[in-house]
Amino acid sequence: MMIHTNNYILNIKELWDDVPEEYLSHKERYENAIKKAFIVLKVLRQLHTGNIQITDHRTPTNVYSIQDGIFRNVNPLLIHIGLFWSTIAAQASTEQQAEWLQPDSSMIGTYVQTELGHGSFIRGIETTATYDSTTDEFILHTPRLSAYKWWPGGLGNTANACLVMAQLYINGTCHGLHIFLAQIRDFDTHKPLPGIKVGEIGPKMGFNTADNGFLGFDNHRIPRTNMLMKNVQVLRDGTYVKPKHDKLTYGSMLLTRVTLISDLAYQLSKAATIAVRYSAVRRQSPIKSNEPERQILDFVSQQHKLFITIASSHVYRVVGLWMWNSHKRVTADIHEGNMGQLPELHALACCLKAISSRDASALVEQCRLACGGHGYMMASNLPQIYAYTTAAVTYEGEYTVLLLQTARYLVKFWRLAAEHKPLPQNFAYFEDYIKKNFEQWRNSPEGIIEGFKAIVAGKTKAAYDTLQCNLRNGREFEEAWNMASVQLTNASEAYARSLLCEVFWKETVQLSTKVSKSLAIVLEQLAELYLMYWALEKHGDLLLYSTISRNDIEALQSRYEELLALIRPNAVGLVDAFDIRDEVLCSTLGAYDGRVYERMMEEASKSPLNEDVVNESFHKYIRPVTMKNKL
Ligand SMILES: CC(C)(COP(=O)(O)OP(=O)(O)OC[C@H]1O[C@@H](n2cnc3c(N)ncnc32)[C@H](O)[C@@H]1OP(=O)(O)O)[C@@H](O)C(=O)NCCC(=O)NCCSC(=O)CCCCCCCCCCCCCCC(=O)O
Ligand SMILES: Cc1cc2nc3c(=O)[nH]c(=O)nc-3n(C[C@H](O)[C@H](O)[C@H](O)COP(=O)(O)OP(=O)(O)OC[C@H]3O[C@@H](n4cnc5c(N)ncnc54)[C@H](O)[C@@H]3O)c2cc1C
Repeated sequence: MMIHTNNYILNIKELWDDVPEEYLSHKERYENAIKKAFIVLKVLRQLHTGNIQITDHRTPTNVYSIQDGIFRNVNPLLIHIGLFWSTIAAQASTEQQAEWLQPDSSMIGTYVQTELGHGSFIRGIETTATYDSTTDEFILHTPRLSAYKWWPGGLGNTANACLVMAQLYINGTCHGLHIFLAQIRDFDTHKPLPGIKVGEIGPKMGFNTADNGFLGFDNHRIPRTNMLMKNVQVLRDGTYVKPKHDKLTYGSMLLTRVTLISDLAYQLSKAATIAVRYSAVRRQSPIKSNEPERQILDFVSQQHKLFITIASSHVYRVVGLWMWNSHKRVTADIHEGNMGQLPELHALACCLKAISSRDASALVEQCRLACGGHGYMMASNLPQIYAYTTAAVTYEGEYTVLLLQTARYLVKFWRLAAEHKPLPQNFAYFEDYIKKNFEQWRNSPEGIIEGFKAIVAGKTKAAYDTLQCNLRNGREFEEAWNMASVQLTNASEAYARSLLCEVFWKETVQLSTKVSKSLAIVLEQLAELYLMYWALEKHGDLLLYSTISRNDIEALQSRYEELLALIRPNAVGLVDAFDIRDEVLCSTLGAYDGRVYERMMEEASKSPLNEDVVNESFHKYIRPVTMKNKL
């Protein structure tokens, strides 16, 4: 059958709710979501096997983005689709993949790493996998409460299998963390297997359609061949064959951090669409007292809140793709046995994941606030987008922890620069900074990019100097590092911002040569706005570390305000161009037709509290108090 995926999925009635899911109980929400998740999974499987064929391109992405509308929250199979399969594809041997990656597999899996006691510091994970050469099996065990797995999406009720991160022991020697495939529920009855204690962790700030779970093993046995063996092996006699790089096991986290950047761009485009369209419909106060009330989008302060969201969505889209291509390149190199580019990719992924999630959640919240009181309604969909987005600041590597990973990388290059050793081209500016080869400030995108590089150099130097000072004062390295950690994270953040500015500007300039002149003008305005916005936000740092002057900052401010005025006529067109369907946006404030107040009233009418003219609580609780003395 030939289909257009959007239309096909949008026409499956069971996927769309009559009652908004906020009115359902915790249990009903999950059950409703899981019903829909398996309809979607069936479509994905049919696409995969070619049973249905598609007439539009980017199909998995289309299905992925439509999911936001279907679930309003999150697909309980997100980790099954997004992490379980991809980890097997990346880390299992060819034979294991042939056995496990069957499109009609009975396995519904999840990625089980975090424990009650350890999330960030994964070397501290306590679950053990001990090789028993007499039976050719691993014994998975949870030695104490803090070793219970806690958080994995879909683990509570949905998954019957999982990839478990555990400390590998062979003949009493610990070989560190490895990944194992374990069945946890019977495929037919879905009952937990003997030796498995599994359940759901309870309601959260968001992600409430996903059954995040806990899991404990009581000496649970799995075949030796269930360890993921592409990069590392345990042989039948217990011989351990080391991987070519000891962090290859962390590869799934690296890949997810890269894909998250694009996902966050998409969340930003949803928030921007809602807030900009609403701001074009909403009128509140005249600007001049004798004029009619104006669209709130005409307030320059409102443009300041919203246009940076549109621009940031483009930034993360562009940088997400750039990182995706880098990941592809580095993975191909690793395949050939060359690990040389892995540290750089890891350092970039860490700081970009950290900053993209932090920016996205801050900007989504800014969009919500920009919609005034109505942004606080669940029916605006902005609270759900915020709850979804802010989780990304923590999961897949907590914000500060990831910035500190990138800081290790920066400090290494600063040390080379300080010792006058050769530097790679992309860090040549460290040497310029040391030699005080400062460029004269230019009030242009290129000038701002240079200025941001000076901030990276200046902040890395400050952190490095503090680190060295702590060491000279007799501190051990780890303690000295901890004492410098505020400055180290500042340096990483600056590095991420300089990368975002540079990549976005260069890619936009290139793209501009391939599109119509009028489109090129708008794209460059957005890119320039992004750079000006952050130069003004960070003007204190620029004053400290670059040659910018007060007059330059005033000129930047004027240009920024000019850009807001230039973008204003195209603002609605720019968000329409994100091309997000109403069914996916799920927002009374952001629908294409602008019927904001009508939709708000229609949604309110769905409230169960409006079912009876007089709610029975009146008779039970209110009347006995208010009428007591009047009888
Ligand atoms: C990295 C850690 C913080 C520290 O690890 P260690 O203690 O082992 O490190 P050391 O200190 O010993 O060594 C550091 C050393 O190692 C290098 N390193 C570290 N990691 C890597 C790596 N991955 N690759 C390469 N190198 C690495 C590092 O550079 C150092 O090198 P030097 O010594 O030379 O300096 C670690 O503990 C850690 O990672 N902690 C974080 C834990 C974490 O991230 N947990 C995640 C759990 S899973 C999870 O949270 C899932 C969440 C839900 C995900 C939702 C998915 C959404 C998917 C969206 C998909 C969108 C799809 C869109 C599709 C479409 O659009 O089409
Ligand atoms: C919605 C959601 C879904 C998730 N899904 C999964 C999943 O599918 N599978 C899975 O395995 N896990 C999952 N997780 C768990 C997630 O990966 C962890 O919560 C995350 O890695 C952070 O670890 P933590 O909770 O231990 O935080 P902690 O590390 O305890 O962080 C607490 C604080 O301590 C600070 N801190 C910790 N270490 C350091 C350090 N070295 N230096 C400086 N500061 C530090 C942090 O900055 C933070 O401020 C999920 C979490 C959420 C919220």
